[in-house]
This record gives sequence, C-alpha cells and structure tokens, in this order.
Amino acid sequence: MATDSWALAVDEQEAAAESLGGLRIKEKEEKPKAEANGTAKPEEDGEKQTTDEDDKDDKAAQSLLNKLIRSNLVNTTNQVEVLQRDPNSPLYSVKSFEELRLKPQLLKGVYSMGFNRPSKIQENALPMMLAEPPQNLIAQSQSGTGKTAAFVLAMLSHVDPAHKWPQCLCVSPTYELALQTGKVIEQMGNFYPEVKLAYAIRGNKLERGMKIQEQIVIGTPGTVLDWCAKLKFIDPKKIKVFVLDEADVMIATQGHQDQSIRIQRMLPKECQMLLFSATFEDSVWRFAQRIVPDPNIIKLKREEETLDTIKQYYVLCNCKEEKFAALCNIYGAITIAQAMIFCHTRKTAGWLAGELSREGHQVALLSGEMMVEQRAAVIDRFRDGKEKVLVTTNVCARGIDVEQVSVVINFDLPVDKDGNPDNETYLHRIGRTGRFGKRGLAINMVDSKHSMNILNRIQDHFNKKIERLDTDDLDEIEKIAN
Ligand SMILES: Nc1ncnc2c1ncn2[C@@H]1O[C@H](COP(=O)(O)OP(=O)(O)OP(=O)(O)O)[C@@H](O)[C@H]1O
Repeated sequence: MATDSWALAVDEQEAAAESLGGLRIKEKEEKPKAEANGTAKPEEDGEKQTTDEDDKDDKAAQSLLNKLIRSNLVNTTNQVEVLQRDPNSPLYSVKSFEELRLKPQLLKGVYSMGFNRPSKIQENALPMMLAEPPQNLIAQSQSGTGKTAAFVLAMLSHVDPAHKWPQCLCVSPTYELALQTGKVIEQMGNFYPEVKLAYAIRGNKLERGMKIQEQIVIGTPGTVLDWCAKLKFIDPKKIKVFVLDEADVMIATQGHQDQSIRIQRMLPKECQMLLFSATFEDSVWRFAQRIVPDPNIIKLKREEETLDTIKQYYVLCNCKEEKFAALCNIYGAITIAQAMIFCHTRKTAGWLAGELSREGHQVALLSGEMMVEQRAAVIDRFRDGKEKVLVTTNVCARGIDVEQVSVVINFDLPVDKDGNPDNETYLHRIGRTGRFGKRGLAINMVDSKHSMNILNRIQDHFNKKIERLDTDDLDEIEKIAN
C-alpha cells in the first residue's frame, strides 16, 4: 500500500538521520526563527533575487503577517463544498453556536471573542469535528475564514480536564505560528481554566523523565516528535485529537512533512485527525491523505477577483527618474486618498520612498528586511490612514488586502522568476472582489520595450484594455479621476 511504502521511506530517513547523531532535526527546528520572522538575508547590491528558498520563507512569514494584521473574518459569498466520508449520513450544518451544545464555559469564551455566529466553514466543520464518534476532516479555505477558531473549539471541547495528560496535539509549521494559535486557545479557553496548554517549541526545555500534564500541546513538528518519541514527555497513545495546521506551509518546509507523518503514525487508530490548509495543490492533497485516513472534506473557494471595476492605464517613461516625475504629475493633478505603489526590488522601493518623502508625502515603506511584526505595524498604520502612500516590494505585499486603497501604481510590472508576466500577482494587486466592488484606478509604469511587452501580454491575458496616459497633460490626468 502507498502508505506502507511511505512509512518505510520515513523509517529509512529516520535511521539515516540518527546515524548523523540526530543533529539534523534540531538544526531544522532552530533555523526557521529568523526566516519566519521575515528577517531576510542581506541583499547583494541591494537587489532582491527571488529564489525558491525566499518563496518558502515567505509562505510562513506571509501566513504570520496575515494573522497579525487581521482583525476579523474574511467574508465570502461562495458556498462550502462538502464531501462526506459516509455519503449516506445526514449532513449537519449549524447556524448558531448554541446548536453545538458546547460546554457553557466554551460558549462564553466564543462570545467573549465577539463571535456571534459560526463562519461559513465553521457551519459545516464544527458539527463534524464535534460529532461522536469523532470524524476525520480535511478542510481548505483561505486565510481568515475561521479555521483556527474551529479547530481550537474542537480541541477544547474534546479534552477531559480531570485527566492530567496531553489529549490534543496540534502542530504548526513555525514557532511564531504555534504561538499565534496558542493565543487563540488561551482566549477561547479563558473561562475554562482547568484546561491547560503546553508549547512544544524549541527553547522550551524540560527535565528528562518528566511527563507533560497539560491537556493540549501545540508545537512545531520537530519538537513535538522529540517529545513523543525520544524524550517521551507525551504519551502519543493517549492523544484523542491531532490537528495539523497550515499543511501548505508545512510541506514547503523541508523535513516537516516526514516529521508530521512520524508523529501521526504514533497516534492511536481512533484518534481524530484534522488537517487544515489555505491552498490545495496536488502535493498538499497527497500529504493530507497520508495524515488523515477516511476524511470528510470541506472546501471553500476563494472569492474571485475581477478587473471589471478597475480603470487601467499605462505611462511611457525611459527610466526610474522619469517614472517618479510622472508619479509627481499624477499626484499634482488628482486627489489620491491612499495609494499602494509596487516596486520590483527593495532598492527601488527604498529610493522611491525617500524621493516621495522629500516631496512632502507621508510615506510608509514595507520592505523584506523588516521583521513580520514590523511589517504588521506598518500595514496597521497605513490602514489607519496615518500614511497616505505605501511603497512596497511584491513579496512583502502578497496577499494583503487594504480595502480602502483606491489607486494602485505598478512602478514596476509584476514578473515571475523567469521574467514573464505574473498575471496572478497583477490581478491580486489591483483586482477587487465582488464584495468591495468599489471602482479602482491602476497605473502601470512602462520603461522599456521589454516592460511594454509584459504589459501587452497582461492586457491580452485579461482581455481588458489598458489605456495610455500622457502624464504631461494635466487635463488628461484629471479626467481619469472621474
Ligand atoms: N465565527 C466567527 N465570528 C466572528 N469572527 C470570527 C469567527 N471565527 C473566527 N473569527 C475571527 O476571524 C479571524 C480569522 O479567523 P481564523 O484565524 O480562525 O481564520 P483562519 O482561517 O484560521 O485563518 P489563518 O489560517 O490565517 O489563521 C480572527 O480574527 C478570528 O478571531
């Protein structure tokens, strides 16, 4: 069976790692700290070269950033797709938390967090997760749709506080993400103080021979594995609920996939397995199936973005100084409440932010060398309107929604690693979802034959005309604001 050959491969790798003195796992565990913080390595010549490694770091950092800047649920008009393990059993969904017959302490916790009713994904996921006998679940929906809150509630509901040993185990891809989930557990369990939480993360050193008494353990795969297998702080056979969060980020980090599989194999057959992911490419799906036998599957499609309500223009220039001059002309002609400006490299972003400040603009700069917490603070200030212009590189701003931004300027057009148009990023930068169907304005700066070619290809891809704008003609600029 596929699972067996996989298990065999894991065993071989484990043996190999042990023959290296077991150092490997520790190193992997310790390295992500700087990465997950978004502390990038120094750039040569100040130019950002995107590599696969950057992308991987970026996934965990991006996910953390999203958590830090989010203040409420991401709404969606899409319907949840449910695939049941047993298609004959009735499909339950709930419209209120009361229907779930939660412990009063938990219901109080949920309401104290300001949740009035279950989110779309929670409507279906919660009844499945709280069912008796426990059901396994794979759930996919974009960040901010309520997955964490759902599995935290499930874990808190399943523990028996009278038992002083770990009963729920949750693995997260990084130390920082584990801490974020831990915070949700603490908030939701605020009125249920008998339930305790332990963090299986590097740096949390326990005495040998000790047994964990906390009912919920959250941690990163390497440390959780050590605590279960090598150090035996946790008896995996007593685990009732196993949660694997952010599966897509998990598999992007080397070693985590194997470690997660090894943990899963130590758990009892009847343990409830829950896996969550924001995206579901084939590799995530294959991993999910290995972790979760006989799953129910819940999927919630992302809200589609559209260019329909966006007016798109391009400006022809010869160099970055000319692009900056064009930008000044645009600012001189129309009132721009808030704008986001995207640059290809940190160097350009830094330069442009400096030039704009000199012109008297209140500028925020989002740059790759900033820690994730610093980036979150910059975005928060911008959202609060403390700065009117946000200059950013693409990597930093991926996935960030700043709804009130009415003007987006591509100081450099988005391209992928091979220099081809990055249509997805273009759409995400300037597109709007149906919900925020406000009109928007996008201005693309073109400074070479090559970038003109990119622009044409983007235009063809979306089959939407991008009009030329002459930034020396103030009357013409004024017209685009209407
Ligand atoms: N039922 C609810 N009603 C109101 N707010 C909710 C509800 N469920 C979750 N939230 C809030 O919505 C935000 C997103 O929820 P949550 O973190 O659970 O989403 P997620 O899908 O796990 O996203 P991520 O994986 O990025 O954390 C959080 O601020 C959370 O407190």
